[in-house]
Amino acid sequence: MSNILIINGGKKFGHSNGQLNDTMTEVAESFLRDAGHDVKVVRADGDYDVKAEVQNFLWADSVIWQMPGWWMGAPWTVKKYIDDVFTEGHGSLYASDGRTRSDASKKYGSGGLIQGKTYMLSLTWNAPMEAFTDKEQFFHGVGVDGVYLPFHKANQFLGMEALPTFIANDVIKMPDVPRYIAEYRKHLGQIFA
Ligand SMILES: Cc1cc2nc3c(=O)[nH]c(=O)nc-3n(C[C@H](O)[C@H](O)[C@H](O)COP(=O)(O)OP(=O)(O)OC[C@H]3O[C@@H](n4cnc5c(N)ncnc54)[C@H](O)[C@@H]3O)c2cc1C
Repeated sequence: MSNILIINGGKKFGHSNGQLNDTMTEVAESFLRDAGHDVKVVRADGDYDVKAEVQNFLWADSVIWQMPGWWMGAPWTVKKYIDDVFTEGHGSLYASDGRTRSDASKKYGSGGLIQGKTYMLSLTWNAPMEAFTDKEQFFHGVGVDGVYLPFHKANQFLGMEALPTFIANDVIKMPDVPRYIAEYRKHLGQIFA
């Protein structure tokens, strides 16, 4: 059984109410607890303690980023959380950018200190799946993970490895929350059961 940290990036702003991200956070929390894992939840838009969050990363075996797509990526509250917590983690979450004068084989991005841990993206987007996967459409077929490349790289800079991404699509145009919940529980079961 493992320690799982869920970072809830839900926020009420503009045409986002934050309720769907709260719901998906609760779905994961109860599913993972029922499966015997230890779960902690933190709200990115909350009053978190930066040093305690570094400790949460050291505690966690896996981190789940639950967040809406805002302007093609993570909300600023989640980016702020990363800037706050990962920067504070210098010396415990990462040592350096990985390069060293004494060994030219050590490349940029190899200085993470939390190897062996994993992270997972759980996303809510109004865009349909085809917008990511179809070469003729908006993201030219790069896929969801292609759109989130810098976000993935920030996690990998610390040494963590990606788990398969989950995405709920059409969340404003045609929301189908019972389906999102069923698909998310199945996804979690395949990874964490
Ligand atoms: C600044 C900004 C930028 C954005 N940029 C993008 C973008 O680049 N690409 C894109 O695709 N989208 C974009 N969006 C849309 C955004 O991704 C969605 O608004 C967000 O994902 C919805 O998540 P939420 O938690 O806020 O959902 P909510 O707004 O809370 O809910 C979404 C829908 O689900 C229903 N719902 C939620 N929870 C439940 C429940 N428990 N039971 C039943 N029904 C429920 C709500 O009634 C609503 O119909 C943007 C939104 C904002 C505010």
